[in-house]
Amino acid sequence: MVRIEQLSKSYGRKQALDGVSLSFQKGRVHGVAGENGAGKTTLFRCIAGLEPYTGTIHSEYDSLKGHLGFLQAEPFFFPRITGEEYIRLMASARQKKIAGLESKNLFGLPLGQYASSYSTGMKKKLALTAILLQENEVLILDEPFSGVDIQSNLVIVEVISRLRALNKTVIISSHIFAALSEVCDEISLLRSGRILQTAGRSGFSSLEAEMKAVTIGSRIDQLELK
Ligand SMILES: Nc1ncnc2c1ncn2[C@@H]1O[C@H](COP(=O)(O)OP(=O)(O)OP(=O)(O)O)[C@@H](O)[C@H]1O
Repeated sequence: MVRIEQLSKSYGRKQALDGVSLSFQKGRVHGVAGENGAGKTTLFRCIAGLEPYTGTIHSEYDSLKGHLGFLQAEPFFFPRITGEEYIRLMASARQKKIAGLESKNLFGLPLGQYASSYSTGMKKKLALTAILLQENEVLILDEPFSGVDIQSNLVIVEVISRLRALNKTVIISSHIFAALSEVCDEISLLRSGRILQTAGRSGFSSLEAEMKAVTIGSRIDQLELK
């Protein structure tokens, strides 16, 4: 379980997060939705310990960082490190040795090649494979479906469902509401650094309708598409 209280974060004068309080439970998948610039990645970076912030983040672990896997929306890899070396490096950070990596190559990646030479989608699949093999208790997946092919997206949906069954805490963002509603137990809507509301499964359709009404409004009609 991870509980954040009154989390705020500014970049200079820009207030990216403003008093965010949320709770993420074990065995549940919690979605975070919000328009570009709403603060999703900032929220994730704060939880992952990559940004200073004000407010508190509680968890049952002495060091949340040591139990948390963060799939960044655009993973970066240093040059001259192969896919296999990256996976083994990430595993060793958790004092783990991986036996039979071939059979654990979930997406069939060319692990002998430099990760920096992978395509965007391959990089994301490599980063995801590495954090799965770390056997983290808390997983933050920032846009796991974007840039990844349809087949791999099916795999990722199944992986998320297995993580839930393994009682992991999963936090996920996506720009596609249908992707979130398929895998999440609850979805929080973030706007301008604030949580507007959190809905459980039964509230997803009204949450989507509200987002549509607020976001689209009469803008499309005014465009007078012909
Ligand atoms: N390093 C930074 N320096 C200055 N401002 C930043 C920085 N990172 C994010 N911001 C600002 O903080 C706000 C929140 O950005 P963030 O990346 O968290 O949004 P997001 O919801 O993840 O957006 P997107 O859906 O486009 O990925 C934005 O106004 C952004 O411009």
